[in-house]
Parts: sequence; C-alpha cells; structure tokens
Amino acid sequence: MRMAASCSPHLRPGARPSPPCPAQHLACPPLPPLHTPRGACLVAHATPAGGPDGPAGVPPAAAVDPTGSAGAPGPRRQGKGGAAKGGRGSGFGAGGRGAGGPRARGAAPSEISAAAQAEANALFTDPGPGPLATPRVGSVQVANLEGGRGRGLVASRALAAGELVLAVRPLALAWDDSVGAGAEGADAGGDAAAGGQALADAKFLELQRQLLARRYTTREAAWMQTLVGLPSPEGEGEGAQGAAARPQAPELSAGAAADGEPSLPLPDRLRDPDALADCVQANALEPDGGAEDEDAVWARLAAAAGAEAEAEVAESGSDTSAGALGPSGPRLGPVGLWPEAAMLNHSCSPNTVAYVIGDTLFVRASRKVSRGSELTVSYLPVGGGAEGNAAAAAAAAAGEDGEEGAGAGEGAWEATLLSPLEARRAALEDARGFVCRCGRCQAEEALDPKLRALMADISSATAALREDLENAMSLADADGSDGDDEDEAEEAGAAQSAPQRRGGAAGGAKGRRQAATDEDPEDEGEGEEDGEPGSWRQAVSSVISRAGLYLELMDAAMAKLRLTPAQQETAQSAVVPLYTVLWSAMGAKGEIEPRLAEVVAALVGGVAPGSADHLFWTVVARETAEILAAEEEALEGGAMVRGGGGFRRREDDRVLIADKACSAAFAARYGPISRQVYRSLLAARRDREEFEEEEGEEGEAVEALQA
Ligand SMILES: C[S@@+](CC[C@H](N)C(=O)[O-])C[C@H]1O[C@@H](n2cnc3c(N)ncnc32)[C@H](O)[C@@H]1O
Repeated sequence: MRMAASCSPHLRPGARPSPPCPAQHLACPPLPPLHTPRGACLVAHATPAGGPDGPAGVPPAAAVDPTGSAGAPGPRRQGKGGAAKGGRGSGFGAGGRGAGGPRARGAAPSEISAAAQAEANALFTDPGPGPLATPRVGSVQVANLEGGRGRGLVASRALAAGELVLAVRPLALAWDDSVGAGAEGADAGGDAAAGGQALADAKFLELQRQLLARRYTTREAAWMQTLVGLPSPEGEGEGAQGAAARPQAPELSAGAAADGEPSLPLPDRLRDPDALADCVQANALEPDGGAEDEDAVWARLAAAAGAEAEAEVAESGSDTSAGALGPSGPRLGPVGLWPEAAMLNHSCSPNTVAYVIGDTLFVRASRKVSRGSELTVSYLPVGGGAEGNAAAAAAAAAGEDGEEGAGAGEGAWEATLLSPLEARRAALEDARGFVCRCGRCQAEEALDPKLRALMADISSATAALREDLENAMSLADADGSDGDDEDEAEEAGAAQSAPQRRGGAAGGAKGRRQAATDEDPEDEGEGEEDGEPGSWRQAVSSVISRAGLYLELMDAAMAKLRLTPAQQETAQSAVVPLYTVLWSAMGAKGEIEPRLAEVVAALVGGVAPGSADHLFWTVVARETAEILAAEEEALEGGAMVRGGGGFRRREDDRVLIADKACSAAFAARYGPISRQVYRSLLAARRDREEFEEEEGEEGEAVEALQA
C-alpha cells in the first residue's frame, strides 16, 4: 500500500497555499510500502533484537562458545519475522531511561542511568581528556563463531542501543593529513577516484610503517600474534579450517596500565612484508563518517574554549588540554588498527557503530542486542550522503571544490551499505578477501531475481540521474554568472544546502528555508516551473520525473511479492540513493517533501542506526518538520487535532515525531546523553552549517572579485 502522495508546498512564511497536486505530478513521489499512512515505522521500524542478523546471520547463543573453544553448532533460532515490540527509537527517551541499560548488581536502576548519562554527557562537556583517557571494555567477549567467520565479539548480557562496547586505543593510526605524499598524489591529475585510492594506499603503508617502528607490551604483542591476515590466493590459512585454528585472543580488558613497558618488537610472523600487509588489510578499520566524530570534536572544543575563558576570568592560566584535539576541528580520514575492535566481524546491517575521537575508537551497540548475539560493525561506508562532509567542508574552507574533497575521501570504496548485494560483496571480496554472509546478504540473496535485477538497474540509473542533476546545477550556476537568470540561479544555490554542495547527496532543510524565504509569491507561475527548454529547471524536472518513474516501478514490483521484513528492508535500502537524488533535485527547485526526509532517515537508520548518515537525515527530517510547522502556523494557525486532554496543531505532532526519531539516533550513537546536550549538539550543527554557507558565499565573492 502506498501513502497518498502529498504535494510539496513552497515554504515561505505567509505564502499562499500551493496549488493542488495533479495526480500525475511526479514531484510527489510514491513512497515505499513500508511508509503507509499507518506510518508507525518512521519512528519504530522494528528490527529483531540484535538487528537483522539476529535471526539469520548470527549463531544462536548455543552455537557460540563464550569461553573461546569451538562448540557444537546448535539449532538455528528462527526469527519471529514480525516486528519486535518497541523497536528502535522506542527504548531511548531523552534523559536515558535505558530500560535495557547497564545494571550493576545491587545498584538502583535510576543511579545507573544517571551514571550512564553523566558518562555520555562528559564526552561533550568535559574540556579535558576525561572520557578519552581511559580505555574501557563493555559487556562483551570474544567467541568462536560458526560459518567460517572465525572469532567474533558477542554480548555477554543483553545490551541496549547506545551502550558502550569498547573505548580503545590503537596500535597504529593514520589520517589524511599524516600522509602528505599520499595527499599530494590524491590531488594530482584531478581524478577523484584515483586520488582517493592513492590516499588510501598511503595510509595503509603508513599503518605498516607505524607497526614496524613501534614497541609492544606483552599483551599488545599477544594481540598482534592473534590477528588474522587476508586469505592467501591459494585459499589457505583462512576460511572454515583456518578459523578453527586461530589462536585464542588475549583477555578483553582495559587493563593496559598493568601491561608494563612496551619493549617488544613486532612479532616475527608479521615481519614478513606480505604478512604484515595482509594483516593490516584484514584488520584495519575506517570508523564511521570518514572523519573524527564531528559532534564530539566541536563540542569538546567549545567546552575547552569555555573552560579557558573561565580560567582567564579567574586569572589562573590553567591548561585546558584542548590542544590534544587539534585546534581546527575534526581530523579527516582516520584508518587504524585497534586490536580489540579487530575481533568485530562485518555486517551489511550492523548492530554497532564505531567512531573515533582523538585516537580513541568508541564502539557502541546501535540496536538492542540479546545476550549471546554477535556484535557486528560495517567495513563499508554507509553511503547516505553524509560521508565526506567534514572533508568537503575543510576543502571548501581551504578554497577547494567541496565535491572533489568528498570524492578524494571516498575513492577507496566503490560500494556502500546502500549498494545492491553484488556491489557490496564484490567490494568486500576485493578489499578484504571474504564473501560476506551476513543476515542482510542472505535475505537479499533470497529475493526474487527480477526484483534484484530492478534494484541493480535503479542503482545504475541513480548514478546517471545524479550526474544529470550535477550538470543541471552547473547550468544554473552558469546562468547566474551570465546574469541571464540570476534570481533562479541564486535560488538554486540557496536551495542546495551546504551538505549537498559539498558533494553529499542530501539537500538540507536550511537551504530550502532560505530559498522559500527569498522566493517572491508572484514568481510562482506554472510556466516558470520548468523554464525554457534546455534550462536548468527543465533538466531538474526531468531528473525528478525519471526518479519518480523508477520509484513507481519499485513500488509495483514490491507490491507483487510477499517479502519478509528483512527482505523488505534490504530492497528498500537499495532505493535510498535514488531518494537522496530526488530530495536534492526537489530542493534545487525550492520544493520540500517532508515524508521523503523521514523515509530516508528511517531507511538509513534501518541499515546503519547511529551512523553519521542516520543522524544527518534525522536532523534534516526534524528541521523540515519544524519549517513545515512554522509555515502552517503562518498560513492558518495550523490544523488542530484533539489529544493530550486538549487540542494541538497537527504539525507540532510531526515535529515531535521527527524529534523523537532524531534523539533516538543520537542516543544510539552517543549513549544516553541528556536533553540539554542533545539540544546543544543540534544547535551547534545548525551554526556550523550556517557558518560554512557564509564561508562558501564569501569564498565565491572573493573568487568573483579576483576574476
Ligand atoms: C577484522 S577480522 C574479524 C575477526 C575474525 N573473524 C577473526 O577471527 O579474527 C576480519 C575477518 O573476519 C572474517 N569476516 C568478517 N566479517 C565477515 C562476514 N560478514 N562474512 C564472512 N567472513 C567475515 C573474514 O575472514 C575477515 O577477513
């Protein structure tokens, strides 16, 4: 069933209502069957505890031997196939109720919750190294898994979304800026993909150099002994037999302080260059988001600046330790070897999120995980449009083209979690030498071949549509600079939000708010909608129409089939990139479809909850809902609905729902942060976006003057 397509109002306080939408108006795309008028899935699209891999890809507790010795495989637990009660989004209210949260024997739940919240808040409010200084290991252990995946991390008790799994230090860590030569290579020739590969290669070499050069404690050396390498071309070493023969991993503990002096060299088996390269390739992790965690870094810098100001007022001249974070925001492109995290296997629908702050890798459960279930991380980027934002913003600040910046950061991976099965498998096989057998891959493998073919078609069509949209926007820029159609081009520029200009697929709400405010009601005639043949507006409209047609096709194909929830989710995630192109195209025309942002947020959150991309889209959906509410209020005071013992405006409900989804995404990534911290993170994001846009405009003005 499809929700009634709604028209995209032109958002401008005081504007007249948009004309009714003609039935065939493809700017109002069919939304996926998951998002029916029931709509509940937008905030609580349930996934079985432990994520989609719970029933399909993770051995049941009986098949996991938490002592580390291989156990006889037990019967596979079947997923219920239905929606788990209180799925994602329902377990974390602001203030960290944390029903399944940490419980220490004898301690009252409220005290634990307060402690968990204080710890989560400290990451954003403590000006010093605080939460970064002490490595920690949550309720997890290494276990031998069935299915040729070797060892993995399993939950030693039920975990709530947002619970800390690991906060650990690396044995080697490289950044974009730590490989000057590689970065130069990346710039050379202007080929973003080749540049991205050169940069990735330089960082992998840098990791090997660091591992060879450093000294190890006994425990660190034991970790290095146990890490796997890539399977040999002859197929020896890894796979089912190799997996059974892997040495037992050292105790998973944060007791690094008791390790003694690092005095040992790299273990002999890794002094062979091929073995070392294979080990790094199999175990290095590129944390989520393509940069140091942006929210945490900016919040910690602000906290440090506040502390410094206070100290100055008190004339104490105290050291705030802010220098450890670097003076200018997040560092880009981390890739590192965190040995404890190297026990995490990959899933295309992971149940943890891993991000880096300073050199500490934080891994948090991003869904509920049942006791004995495997914890998984994604080795692939999410691909929802948020990756590379920091890179592109930095490039823009340095006066470079944001899109190239993003491309350079992403070039190493050709597939993302939002690519179809074949592309994900090929990428993992190429880069990591294994065939992914996660729950999502298995669900997708079992899909009707015709549906899979359509998903593949849509994936290639999306790339073409994205290119067409980029060309249309260049046309708009050219029109503007020619002075022929300056207002339109300006509007198009404003309608593309900062993330979109940076090369992300998304158009944020703020840009459209700007476009809507700038728009003159008298300019709204149908004739101007699509412009003259060959105009950028017509090209954008064509992108919207074609995207709409593909969505219709997908909708029709899915309606014919009886899909399990896991199959439905994986099929729909394949159209997310198409939705993001559609969103950008509509944004370019100053149009807004709030359901579209909600759907993308929900689908990205279904695949990779707590990821930078998930947060990004929930923020966009929330801002969009706010804009809509403001618009409704300006127009007519808003439609009133009964509820909560009185009447409320319907649009306020939409804001509440979007806010709930957004705060759940933040809680999945950062733990049970307080409402106050959540709000300040949102405000800081908005400030940064505005600042970056201003910087961009200033940069353009300077360029124009220079020209
Ligand atoms: C970083 S290690 C993870 C820990 C590893 N299982 C071990 O025993 O050391 C990466 C290796 O785990 C295996 N692996 C990880 N995710 C997998 C998946 N989804 N499907 C199959 N094998 C996987 C592959 O052999 C891969 O090279």
